[in-house]
Amino acid sequence: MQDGIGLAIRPLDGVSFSAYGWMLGKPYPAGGETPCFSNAATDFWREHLFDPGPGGEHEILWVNYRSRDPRVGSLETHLLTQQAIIPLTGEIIQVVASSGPDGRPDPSSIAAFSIPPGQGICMRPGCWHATRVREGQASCVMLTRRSTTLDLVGHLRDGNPMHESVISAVPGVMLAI
Ligand SMILES: NC(=O)N[C@@H](O)C(=O)O
Repeated sequence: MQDGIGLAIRPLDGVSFSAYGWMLGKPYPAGGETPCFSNAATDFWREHLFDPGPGGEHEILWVNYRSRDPRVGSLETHLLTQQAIIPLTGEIIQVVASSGPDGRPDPSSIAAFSIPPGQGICMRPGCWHATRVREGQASCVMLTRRSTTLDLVGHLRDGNPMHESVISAVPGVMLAI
């Protein structure tokens, strides 16, 4: 929701983020059906089954974010794969949106979430997104699709047409940071 001071940055929670994907870093799922284990030394549990899309190869990227620009003039989406982002060294602010009937970002769906280390997100295919930080640089682990990365690098570095991602301008989004 935008108001006079800009797009509010919300704390990440699974319900609020469900329109865009899945929250990662939820509490230990004791007593349910989720595969999990806990003892004095460790806890582990299934947080999400990542899907890189049909024929997709899983790929781990190391990603640094360092844009503090409160203006968000464009959003990016990946058409085939989910995309997970797990901050390691600092908070990121993830701006997300769903598609409208025209297949472009729906302005009424634009939201911003604070994702501190210890939490993460996995975005659905087609989730529009952009990432900011409040200060410095945040290093993150990203889980994505190998062919989508190659397609994106080919576009960003060499100007080649993209087939697995779309970048769309959005009017007048200003983050309240
Ligand atoms: N590598 C890659 O796909 N990056 C973008 O999607 C991004 O959101 O940073």
